[in-house]
Amino acid sequence: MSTPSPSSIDFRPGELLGCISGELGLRKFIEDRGHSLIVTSEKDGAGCQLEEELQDAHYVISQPFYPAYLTRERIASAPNLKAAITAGIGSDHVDLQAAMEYNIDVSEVTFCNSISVAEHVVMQILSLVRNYIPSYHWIKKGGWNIADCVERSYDIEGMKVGTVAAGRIGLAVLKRLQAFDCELHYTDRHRLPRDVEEKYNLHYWEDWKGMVQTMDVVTLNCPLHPETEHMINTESIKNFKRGTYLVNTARGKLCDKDVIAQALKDGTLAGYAGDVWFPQPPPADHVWRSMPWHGMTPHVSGTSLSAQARYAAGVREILEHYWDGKEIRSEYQIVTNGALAGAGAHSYSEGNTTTGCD
Ligand SMILES: NC(=O)C1=CN([C@@H]2O[C@H](COP(=O)(O)OP(=O)(O)OC[C@H]3O[C@@H](n4cnc5c(N)ncnc54)[C@H](O)[C@@H]3O)[C@@H](O)[C@H]2O)C=CC1
Repeated sequence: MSTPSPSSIDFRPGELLGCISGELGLRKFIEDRGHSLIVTSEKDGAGCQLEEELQDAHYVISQPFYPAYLTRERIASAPNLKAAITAGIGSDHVDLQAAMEYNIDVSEVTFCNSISVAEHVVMQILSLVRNYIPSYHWIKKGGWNIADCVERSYDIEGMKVGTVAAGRIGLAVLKRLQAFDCELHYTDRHRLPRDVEEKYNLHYWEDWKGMVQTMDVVTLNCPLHPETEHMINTESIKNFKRGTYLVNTARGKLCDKDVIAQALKDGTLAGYAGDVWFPQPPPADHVWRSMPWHGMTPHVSGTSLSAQARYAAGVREILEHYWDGKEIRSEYQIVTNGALAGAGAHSYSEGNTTTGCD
């Protein structure tokens, strides 16, 4: 898939764009087109600035990293809203069911940060299996505790690694892990072409619960939608081989947070890492901040400076298409004209996951 191709850009790739002051490098472009741009981080709580602005907004642009949750109530309160654009990948912060019913188009910049995330997944798998983070902390504490560092440290060479979903990110993870001589497994609702399976020596599973029974490492790379919400729960965790490492950079709500914390305590999981939580930001007492053997980061894997340049350009490409009356690329479409479309039809299912369980 090709990278975004707006007519031009007003920022220098490498600038910090994905923050309030960076404004995705879009202010000049938007104002030159005769529109106004309001940028805010006041997105949570009744009566916040987002809710006030929704009363006349035509477009909402949100990053998944610090998401503006567009719930059914918020969509209903926005009579002029035409579209919700995700500056990144993953549009589960929008109630897609409500967007379909209110005829709000939803789009995202597919592939803008898939490789950024795949690199983060490989980094986190290595850091868990090699016990990197505790070893780093021994050095910070002034120690040289070799035995403490290595008592949980292994090589990933020869390990069985399985990804739940082998879309753009999942497949990129598998390709990168091939160099480490792991045994590679995947499951997906769309099976990969035979030549891809053969090239990377991939073992396909129809059912993820069967796959995880023999994996040393599992990584989740599917979107959050009704089929996948809380897929890791009290019952399904029982399928995992004892001592599995689990890396989830897809979405926090794929997992029941308390089940993960308990699994780390009782040894069902040897480690858990990722960068996605629910809600975002998570409260200070979120159990994933303090559970043992975790390697969590804030939601950063897909917002490296390299990725920011791509998703900022992609948002501009989408707006240019809307304002020039052209159809946006099908890979960018999640909901169009009241139905799942493009990447949305391929990777999501109908329904809502913006609210509910945490
Ligand atoms: N942490 C971060 O910064 C980022 C996280 N993401 C997350 O990763 C997700 C995947 O991204 P991409 O690989 O680029 O998307 P993609 O659309 O290329 O691939 C998603 C894959 O998931 C599969 N899938 C969907 N539902 C499934 C199910 N129930 N069981 C098995 N497979 C299923 C689809 O068939 C598809 O192959 C995003 O939707 C987003 O939630 C994406 C980018 C950045």
